[in-house]
Amino acid sequence: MALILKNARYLNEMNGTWTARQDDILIDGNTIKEIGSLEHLYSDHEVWDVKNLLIMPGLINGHQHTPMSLLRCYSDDLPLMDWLNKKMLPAEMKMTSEDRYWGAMLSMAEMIKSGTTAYADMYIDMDTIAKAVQETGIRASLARGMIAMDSNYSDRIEESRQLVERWHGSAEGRITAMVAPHSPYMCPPDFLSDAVKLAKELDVPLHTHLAETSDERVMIQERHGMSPVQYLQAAGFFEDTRVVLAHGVHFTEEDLSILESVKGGIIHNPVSNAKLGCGTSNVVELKKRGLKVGLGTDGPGSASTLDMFMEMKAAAWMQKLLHEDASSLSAHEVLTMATQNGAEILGIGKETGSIEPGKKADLLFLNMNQPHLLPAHHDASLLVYAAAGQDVDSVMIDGKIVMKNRELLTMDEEKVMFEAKQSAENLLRRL
Ligand SMILES: CSC[C@H]1O[C@@H](n2cnc3c(O)ncnc32)[C@H](O)[C@@H]1O
Ligand SMILES: [Zn+2]
Repeated sequence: MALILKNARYLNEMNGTWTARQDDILIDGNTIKEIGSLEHLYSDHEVWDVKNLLIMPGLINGHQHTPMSLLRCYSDDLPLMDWLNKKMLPAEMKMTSEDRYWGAMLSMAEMIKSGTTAYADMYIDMDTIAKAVQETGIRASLARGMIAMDSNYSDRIEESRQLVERWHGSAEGRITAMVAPHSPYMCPPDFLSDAVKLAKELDVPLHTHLAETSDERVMIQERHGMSPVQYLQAAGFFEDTRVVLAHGVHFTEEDLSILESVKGGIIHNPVSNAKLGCGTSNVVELKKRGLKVGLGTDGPGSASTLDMFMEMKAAAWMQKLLHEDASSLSAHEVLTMATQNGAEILGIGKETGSIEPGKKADLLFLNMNQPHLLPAHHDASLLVYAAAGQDVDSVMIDGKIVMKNRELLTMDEEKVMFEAKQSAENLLRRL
Protein backbone atom coordinates (compact mmCIF):
# COMPACT_ATOMS: atom_id res chain seq x y z
CA MET A 1 0.00 0.00 0.00
CA ALA A 2 1.19 3.54 -0.70
CA LEU A 3 2.39 5.59 2.27
CA ILE A 4 1.95 9.30 2.99
CA LEU A 5 4.56 11.07 5.10
CA LYS A 6 2.35 13.68 6.74
CA ASN A 7 3.80 17.05 7.87
CA ALA A 8 7.14 16.21 6.28
CA ARG A 9 9.79 18.89 6.86
CA TYR A 10 12.29 17.90 4.19
CA LEU A 11 15.58 19.29 3.02
CA ASN A 12 16.50 19.66 -0.64
CA GLU A 13 19.03 21.56 -2.69
CA MET A 14 18.18 24.37 -5.09
CA ASN A 15 20.86 26.41 -6.87
CA GLY A 16 23.47 25.26 -4.38
CA THR A 17 21.43 26.07 -1.27
CA TRP A 18 19.84 23.45 0.99
CA THR A 19 16.56 24.59 2.50
CA ALA A 20 13.73 22.87 4.32
CA ARG A 21 10.11 22.91 3.18
CA GLN A 22 6.99 21.48 4.76
CA ASP A 23 4.60 19.28 2.77
CA ASP A 24 3.18 15.79 2.54
CA ILE A 25 5.13 13.17 0.58
CA LEU A 26 3.39 10.27 -1.15
CA ILE A 27 5.50 7.14 -1.55
CA ASP A 28 4.16 4.49 -3.89
CA GLY A 29 6.13 1.24 -3.76
CA ASN A 30 9.78 2.28 -3.95
CA THR A 31 9.18 5.69 -5.55
CA ILE A 32 8.38 9.24 -4.43
CA LYS A 33 5.13 9.83 -6.30
CA GLU A 34 3.95 13.26 -5.22
CA ILE A 35 4.91 16.11 -2.89
CA GLY A 36 2.36 18.70 -1.78
CA SER A 37 -0.74 19.09 0.32
CA LEU A 38 -2.24 15.59 0.21
CA GLU A 39 -4.91 15.76 2.90
CA HIS A 40 -7.54 14.55 0.43
CA LEU A 41 -5.63 11.24 0.16
CA TYR A 42 -5.16 10.54 3.89
CA SER A 43 -8.25 8.33 4.25
CA ASP A 44 -7.16 5.91 1.46
CA HIS A 45 -3.54 5.58 2.49
CA GLU A 46 -1.29 4.52 5.31
CA VAL A 47 -0.22 7.79 6.96
CA TRP A 48 2.94 8.38 9.04
CA ASP A 49 2.98 11.74 10.83
CA VAL A 50 6.65 12.77 10.82
CA LYS A 51 6.20 16.28 12.22
CA ASN A 52 9.04 16.01 14.76
CA LEU A 53 11.62 14.78 12.29
CA LEU A 54 13.76 16.45 9.62
CA ILE A 55 13.94 14.46 6.38
CA MET A 56 16.92 14.57 4.03
CA PRO A 57 18.04 12.47 1.04
CA GLY A 58 19.94 9.32 2.04
CA LEU A 59 23.71 9.69 2.35
CA ILE A 60 25.89 8.03 -0.27
CA ASN A 61 29.20 6.50 0.77
CA GLY A 62 31.12 6.41 -2.52
CA HIS A 63 34.01 4.16 -1.45
CA GLN A 64 34.09 1.38 1.13
CA HIS A 65 35.37 -2.15 1.83
CA THR A 66 32.63 -3.64 4.07
CA PRO A 67 34.29 -6.79 5.49
CA MET A 68 37.12 -4.63 6.85
CA SER A 69 34.89 -3.77 9.81
CA LEU A 70 36.48 -6.90 11.32
CA LEU A 71 39.81 -5.02 11.17
CA ARG A 72 38.55 -1.82 12.80
CA CYS A 73 41.28 -0.49 15.12
CA TYR A 74 43.31 -3.65 14.56
CA SER A 75 46.31 -1.69 13.29
CA ASP A 76 46.48 2.09 13.37
CA ASP A 77 49.01 4.92 13.31
CA LEU A 78 50.94 3.44 10.37
CA PRO A 79 51.60 4.94 6.93
CA LEU A 80 49.42 3.56 4.14
CA MET A 81 51.88 1.17 2.46
CA ASP A 82 52.93 -0.46 5.78
CA TRP A 83 49.35 -0.56 7.00
CA LEU A 84 48.20 -2.20 3.74
CA ASN A 85 51.06 -4.58 2.97
CA LYS A 86 52.11 -5.60 6.49
CA LYS A 87 48.78 -5.58 8.31
CA MET A 88 45.61 -5.52 6.17
CA LEU A 89 46.51 -7.82 3.25
CA PRO A 90 47.96 -10.60 5.49
CA ALA A 91 44.88 -10.49 7.74
CA GLU A 92 42.51 -10.44 4.76
CA MET A 93 44.21 -13.58 3.35
CA LYS A 94 43.04 -15.45 6.46
CA MET A 95 39.41 -14.29 6.33
CA THR A 96 36.82 -16.94 5.53
CA SER A 97 33.70 -16.35 3.51
CA GLU A 98 31.71 -16.47 6.74
CA ASP A 99 33.97 -13.78 8.23
CA ARG A 100 33.42 -11.57 5.20
CA TYR A 101 29.65 -12.06 5.47
CA TRP A 102 29.51 -10.99 9.14
CA GLY A 103 31.96 -8.15 8.51
CA ALA A 104 29.77 -6.91 5.67
CA MET A 105 26.64 -7.23 7.81
CA LEU A 106 28.30 -5.29 10.65
CA SER A 107 29.27 -2.52 8.20
CA MET A 108 25.75 -2.41 6.76
CA ALA A 109 24.25 -2.17 10.26
CA GLU A 110 26.58 0.73 11.03
CA MET A 111 25.92 2.43 7.69
CA ILE A 112 22.14 2.23 7.98
CA LYS A 113 22.21 3.36 11.63
CA SER A 114 24.17 6.45 10.59
CA GLY A 115 22.06 7.32 7.56
CA THR A 116 23.83 5.79 4.58
CA THR A 117 21.31 4.47 2.07
CA ALA A 118 23.66 3.68 -0.84
CA TYR A 119 27.34 2.83 -0.98
CA ALA A 120 30.12 1.47 -3.19
CA ASP A 121 32.02 -1.64 -2.15
CA MET A 122 35.32 -2.95 -3.52
CA TYR A 123 36.32 -6.33 -2.16
CA ILE A 124 36.71 -10.04 -2.95
CA ASP A 125 34.06 -12.80 -2.59
CA MET A 126 31.38 -10.45 -3.88
CA ASP A 127 28.58 -13.07 -3.98
CA THR A 128 28.80 -13.10 -0.18
CA ILE A 129 28.59 -9.31 0.03
CA ALA A 130 25.75 -9.20 -2.50
CA LYS A 131 23.84 -11.65 -0.29
CA ALA A 132 24.25 -9.26 2.67
CA VAL A 133 23.06 -6.36 0.49
CA GLN A 134 19.99 -8.37 -0.56
CA GLU A 135 19.12 -9.12 3.06
CA THR A 136 19.73 -5.71 4.60
CA GLY A 137 17.94 -3.71 1.91
CA ILE A 138 20.76 -1.20 1.36
CA ARG A 139 21.53 0.12 -2.16
CA ALA A 140 25.00 -0.86 -3.40
CA SER A 141 27.47 -0.58 -6.27
CA LEU A 142 29.62 -3.69 -5.99
CA ALA A 143 33.03 -4.37 -7.50
CA ARG A 144 35.52 -7.24 -7.24
CA GLY A 145 38.74 -5.49 -6.16
CA MET A 146 41.48 -6.84 -8.41
CA ILE A 147 45.17 -6.97 -7.51
CA ALA A 148 47.79 -8.58 -9.81
CA MET A 149 51.55 -8.42 -9.82
CA ASP A 150 52.15 -10.62 -12.89
CA SER A 151 50.32 -11.77 -16.01
CA ASN A 152 48.48 -14.51 -14.18
CA TYR A 153 45.22 -12.68 -13.50
CA SER A 154 42.51 -14.23 -15.69
CA ASP A 155 40.63 -15.62 -12.64
CA ARG A 156 40.09 -12.08 -11.26
CA ILE A 157 38.85 -10.78 -14.60
CA GLU A 158 36.49 -13.76 -14.79
CA GLU A 159 35.18 -13.12 -11.26
CA SER A 160 34.53 -9.48 -12.17
CA ARG A 161 32.61 -10.58 -15.25
CA GLN A 162 30.56 -13.02 -13.17
CA LEU A 163 29.77 -10.35 -10.59
CA VAL A 164 28.41 -8.03 -13.28
CA GLU A 165 26.49 -10.80 -15.06
CA ARG A 166 24.97 -12.20 -11.87
CA TRP A 167 24.24 -9.09 -9.85
CA HIS A 168 24.05 -5.92 -11.98
CA GLY A 169 20.43 -4.70 -11.71
CA SER A 170 19.46 -7.35 -9.13
CA ALA A 171 17.75 -6.96 -5.72
CA GLU A 172 14.90 -5.01 -7.37
CA GLY A 173 17.55 -2.78 -8.99
CA ARG A 174 19.29 -1.88 -5.72
CA ILE A 175 22.51 -3.60 -6.77
CA THR A 176 24.67 -2.28 -9.61
CA ALA A 177 28.16 -3.50 -10.43
CA MET A 178 31.50 -2.04 -11.46
CA VAL A 179 34.93 -3.30 -12.54
CA ALA A 180 37.68 -2.47 -10.01
CA PRO A 181 41.40 -2.73 -10.68
CA HIS A 182 42.69 -1.87 -7.19
CA SER A 183 45.15 0.97 -7.98
CA PRO A 184 47.95 1.96 -10.36
CA TYR A 185 50.56 0.40 -8.05
CA MET A 186 48.76 -2.98 -7.75
CA CYS A 187 48.01 -3.32 -11.48
CA PRO A 188 50.54 -3.90 -14.29
CA PRO A 189 49.75 -2.32 -17.70
CA ASP A 190 48.24 -5.39 -19.48
CA PHE A 191 46.03 -6.15 -16.52
CA LEU A 192 44.80 -2.57 -16.35
CA SER A 193 44.01 -2.56 -20.09
CA ASP A 194 42.08 -5.83 -19.76
CA ALA A 195 40.09 -4.41 -16.85
CA VAL A 196 39.22 -1.33 -18.93
CA LYS A 197 38.19 -3.54 -21.87
CA LEU A 198 35.94 -5.56 -19.58
CA ALA A 199 34.21 -2.46 -18.19
CA LYS A 200 33.62 -1.19 -21.74
CA GLU A 201 32.32 -4.55 -22.94
CA LEU A 202 29.92 -4.88 -19.98
CA ASP A 203 29.08 -1.17 -20.01
CA VAL A 204 29.69 -0.63 -16.29
CA PRO A 205 31.86 1.96 -14.46
CA LEU A 206 35.47 1.51 -13.40
CA HIS A 207 36.31 1.96 -9.71
CA THR A 208 39.87 2.36 -8.42
CA HIS A 209 42.12 3.94 -5.77
CA LEU A 210 44.05 6.83 -7.33
CA ALA A 211 46.80 9.24 -6.23
CA GLU A 212 46.30 8.47 -2.54
CA THR A 213 49.89 9.10 -1.38
CA SER A 214 53.02 10.84 -2.59
CA ASP A 215 54.74 7.40 -2.42
CA GLU A 216 52.32 6.24 -5.13
CA ARG A 217 53.43 9.10 -7.39
CA VAL A 218 57.09 8.19 -6.89
CA MET A 219 56.46 4.47 -7.42
CA ILE A 220 54.53 4.92 -10.68
CA GLN A 221 57.03 7.49 -11.96
CA GLU A 222 59.88 5.03 -11.29
CA ARG A 223 58.07 2.04 -12.77
CA HIS A 224 56.37 3.63 -15.78
CA GLY A 225 57.83 7.13 -16.20
CA MET A 226 54.52 8.91 -15.73
CA SER A 227 52.02 10.04 -13.09
CA PRO A 228 49.33 7.66 -11.77
CA VAL A 229 46.68 9.59 -13.75
CA GLN A 230 48.73 9.38 -16.96
CA TYR A 231 49.23 5.67 -16.29
CA LEU A 232 45.48 5.11 -16.12
CA GLN A 233 44.99 7.27 -19.19
CA ALA A 234 47.50 5.15 -21.14
CA ALA A 235 45.39 2.07 -20.32
CA GLY A 236 42.29 3.74 -21.83
CA PHE A 237 40.70 4.47 -18.45
CA PHE A 238 39.29 7.86 -19.34
CA GLU A 239 38.08 7.22 -22.88
CA ASP A 240 34.34 6.99 -22.43
CA THR A 241 33.76 4.81 -19.38
CA ARG A 242 32.32 6.22 -16.14
CA VAL A 243 35.07 6.27 -13.48
CA VAL A 244 34.84 6.26 -9.68
CA LEU A 245 38.22 7.52 -8.49
CA ALA A 246 38.77 7.12 -4.75
CA HIS A 247 41.07 9.63 -3.00
CA GLY A 248 42.68 11.92 -5.61
CA VAL A 249 45.00 13.59 -3.10
CA HIS A 250 48.16 14.09 -5.18
CA PHE A 251 47.47 15.52 -8.64
CA THR A 252 49.68 17.63 -10.92
CA GLU A 253 48.44 20.38 -13.19
CA GLU A 254 48.63 17.95 -16.17
CA ASP A 255 46.65 15.36 -14.20
CA LEU A 256 43.89 17.90 -13.59
CA SER A 257 43.62 18.74 -17.27
CA ILE A 258 43.26 15.02 -18.08
CA LEU A 259 40.58 14.61 -15.40
CA GLU A 260 38.54 17.71 -16.34
CA SER A 261 36.57 15.84 -19.00
CA VAL A 262 36.01 12.48 -17.29
CA LYS A 263 32.59 10.95 -16.83
CA GLY A 264 32.17 10.14 -13.12
CA GLY A 265 34.41 11.81 -10.57
CA ILE A 266 36.49 11.74 -7.42
CA ILE A 267 35.39 10.22 -4.13
CA HIS A 268 37.03 12.24 -1.36
CA ASN A 269 37.84 10.24 1.82
CA PRO A 270 39.09 12.88 4.28
CA VAL A 271 39.11 10.82 7.49
CA SER A 272 41.02 7.87 6.03
CA ASN A 273 43.44 10.22 4.25
CA ALA A 274 44.13 12.12 7.48
CA LYS A 275 44.51 9.00 9.59
CA LEU A 276 46.92 7.30 7.17
CA GLY A 277 48.90 10.53 6.84
CA CYS A 278 48.24 10.79 3.10
CA GLY A 279 47.47 14.51 2.94
CA THR A 280 44.12 15.83 1.79
CA SER A 281 42.52 16.39 -1.60
CA ASN A 282 42.26 19.95 -2.79
CA VAL A 283 38.49 19.70 -3.19
CA VAL A 284 38.13 23.44 -3.79
CA GLU A 285 40.48 23.22 -6.79
CA LEU A 286 38.89 20.01 -8.11
CA LYS A 287 35.48 21.66 -8.02
CA LYS A 288 36.86 24.83 -9.65
CA ARG A 289 38.16 22.67 -12.50
CA GLY A 290 34.66 21.27 -13.02
CA LEU A 291 35.27 17.81 -11.55
CA LYS A 292 32.45 16.16 -9.67
CA VAL A 293 33.46 15.30 -6.09
CA GLY A 294 31.57 12.88 -3.85
CA LEU A 295 32.33 11.63 -0.37
CA GLY A 296 33.30 8.26 1.09
CA THR A 297 34.69 6.80 4.28
CA ASP A 298 37.00 4.14 2.76
CA GLY A 299 37.01 0.92 4.79
CA PRO A 300 36.57 0.84 8.57
CA GLY A 301 40.12 -0.61 8.75
CA SER A 302 41.43 2.89 8.02
CA ALA A 303 38.55 5.29 8.72
CA SER A 304 37.51 3.43 11.92
CA THR A 305 33.91 4.61 11.51
CA LEU A 306 31.43 4.61 8.64
CA ASP A 307 29.57 7.67 9.87
CA MET A 308 29.07 9.98 6.89
CA PHE A 309 28.20 12.84 9.27
CA MET A 310 31.77 12.57 10.59
CA GLU A 311 33.04 12.47 7.02
CA MET A 312 31.05 15.60 6.11
CA LYS A 313 32.53 17.50 9.06
CA ALA A 314 36.06 16.37 8.20
CA ALA A 315 35.59 17.38 4.54
CA ALA A 316 34.55 20.91 5.47
CA TRP A 317 37.17 21.31 8.21
CA MET A 318 40.05 20.12 6.05
CA GLN A 319 39.38 22.50 3.17
CA LYS A 320 39.17 25.39 5.63
CA LEU A 321 42.49 24.30 7.17
CA LEU A 322 44.14 23.71 3.80
CA HIS A 323 43.12 27.08 2.38
CA GLU A 324 43.16 29.00 5.68
CA ASP A 325 39.77 30.26 4.60
CA ALA A 326 36.56 29.64 6.56
CA SER A 327 34.47 30.03 3.41
CA SER A 328 36.17 27.06 1.70
CA LEU A 329 33.73 24.18 1.16
CA SER A 330 30.51 25.34 2.80
CA ALA A 331 28.06 23.07 4.59
CA HIS A 332 25.80 23.35 1.52
CA GLU A 333 28.55 22.12 -0.81
CA VAL A 334 29.37 19.23 1.53
CA LEU A 335 25.74 18.08 1.64
CA THR A 336 25.66 18.06 -2.16
CA MET A 337 28.86 15.98 -2.24
CA ALA A 338 27.42 13.44 0.21
CA THR A 339 24.14 13.00 -1.70
CA GLN A 340 23.64 14.10 -5.33
CA ASN A 341 27.30 14.07 -6.36
CA GLY A 342 27.86 10.60 -4.92
CA ALA A 343 24.78 9.31 -6.74
CA GLU A 344 25.86 10.88 -10.04
CA ILE A 345 29.42 9.57 -9.78
CA LEU A 346 28.20 6.02 -9.07
CA GLY A 347 25.81 6.28 -12.05
CA ILE A 348 22.65 6.09 -9.91
CA GLY A 349 21.80 9.80 -10.06
CA LYS A 350 18.49 9.18 -11.84
CA GLU A 351 17.35 6.94 -8.98
CA THR A 352 18.62 8.62 -5.85
CA GLY A 353 20.41 11.63 -4.29
CA SER A 354 17.48 14.03 -3.86
CA ILE A 355 13.87 14.18 -2.71
CA GLU A 356 11.67 14.73 -5.76
CA PRO A 357 8.84 12.93 -7.55
CA GLY A 358 10.16 10.09 -9.70
CA LYS A 359 13.17 9.39 -7.48
CA LYS A 360 13.42 6.27 -5.33
CA ALA A 361 12.43 6.85 -1.71
CA ASP A 362 15.86 6.76 -0.03
CA LEU A 363 15.30 9.00 3.00
CA LEU A 364 16.73 9.82 6.43
CA PHE A 365 14.56 10.96 9.29
CA LEU A 366 16.56 12.92 11.86
CA ASN A 367 15.61 13.73 15.41
CA MET A 368 16.55 17.41 15.63
CA ASN A 369 14.86 17.96 18.99
CA GLN A 370 18.01 17.42 21.04
CA PRO A 371 20.22 19.83 23.00
CA HIS A 372 23.12 19.69 20.51
CA LEU A 373 20.85 20.43 17.53
CA LEU A 374 19.04 23.52 18.86
CA PRO A 375 18.23 26.25 17.93
CA ALA A 376 17.46 25.64 14.23
CA HIS A 377 19.06 28.71 12.63
CA HIS A 378 20.44 26.87 9.60
CA ASP A 379 19.54 23.26 8.87
CA ALA A 380 22.49 22.66 6.50
CA SER A 381 24.99 23.90 9.10
CA LEU A 382 23.38 21.85 11.85
CA LEU A 383 23.58 18.68 9.77
CA VAL A 384 27.22 19.12 8.75
CA TYR A 385 28.75 20.78 11.83
CA ALA A 386 26.61 19.58 14.74
CA ALA A 387 24.78 16.35 13.88
CA ALA A 388 26.14 12.80 14.12
CA GLY A 389 25.04 9.42 12.82
CA GLN A 390 23.33 8.67 16.15
CA ASP A 391 20.83 11.46 15.43
CA VAL A 392 19.28 9.44 12.62
CA ASP A 393 15.95 8.20 13.96
CA SER A 394 14.65 6.24 10.97
CA VAL A 395 15.79 5.26 7.48
CA MET A 396 13.89 4.36 4.32
CA ILE A 397 15.61 2.70 1.36
CA ASP A 398 13.82 1.93 -1.90
CA GLY A 399 10.52 2.78 -0.20
CA LYS A 400 11.07 0.29 2.63
CA ILE A 401 11.61 1.35 6.23
CA VAL A 402 14.84 -0.39 7.27
CA MET A 403 15.24 1.40 10.61
CA LYS A 404 12.47 2.86 12.78
CA ASN A 405 13.12 4.66 16.09
CA ARG A 406 16.72 3.37 15.79
CA GLU A 407 15.61 -0.26 15.56
CA LEU A 408 16.99 -2.12 12.53
CA LEU A 409 14.14 -3.94 10.82
CA THR A 410 15.99 -5.99 8.19
CA MET A 411 18.57 -7.58 10.44
CA ASP A 412 19.02 -8.94 13.94
CA GLU A 413 21.45 -6.34 15.27
CA GLU A 414 22.44 -8.36 18.36
CA LYS A 415 23.21 -11.45 16.28
CA VAL A 416 25.20 -9.44 13.72
CA MET A 417 27.32 -7.89 16.50
CA PHE A 418 27.84 -11.26 18.22
CA GLU A 419 28.84 -13.10 15.04
CA ALA A 420 31.10 -10.30 13.78
CA LYS A 421 32.89 -10.17 17.12
CA GLN A 422 33.38 -13.96 17.05
CA SER A 423 34.68 -13.80 13.48
CA ALA A 424 37.14 -11.02 14.34
CA GLU A 425 38.43 -12.87 17.42
CA ASN A 426 38.85 -16.14 15.52
CA LEU A 427 40.55 -14.32 12.66
CA LEU A 428 43.15 -12.83 15.00
CA ARG A 429 43.84 -16.28 16.45
CA ARG A 430 44.67 -17.54 12.95
CA LEU A 431 47.22 -14.79 12.27
C1 LIG B 1 41.31 -6.38 -3.22
S1 LIG B 1 39.92 -5.73 -2.46
C2 LIG B 1 40.29 -4.08 -1.98
C3 LIG B 1 41.54 -3.95 -1.15
O1 LIG B 1 41.75 -2.58 -0.89
C4 LIG B 1 42.44 -2.48 0.32
N1 LIG B 1 42.32 -1.14 0.85
C5 LIG B 1 41.51 -0.69 1.81
N2 LIG B 1 41.69 0.63 2.02
C6 LIG B 1 42.65 1.00 1.15
C7 LIG B 1 43.29 2.22 0.87
O2 LIG B 1 43.01 3.32 1.53
N3 LIG B 1 44.21 2.25 -0.09
C8 LIG B 1 44.54 1.14 -0.76
N4 LIG B 1 43.99 -0.05 -0.54
C9 LIG B 1 43.06 -0.12 0.41
C10 LIG B 1 41.86 -3.54 1.19
O3 LIG B 1 42.77 -3.90 2.17
C11 LIG B 1 41.52 -4.63 0.20
O4 LIG B 1 42.49 -5.61 0.19
ZN1 LIG C 1 39.75 1.99 -0.38
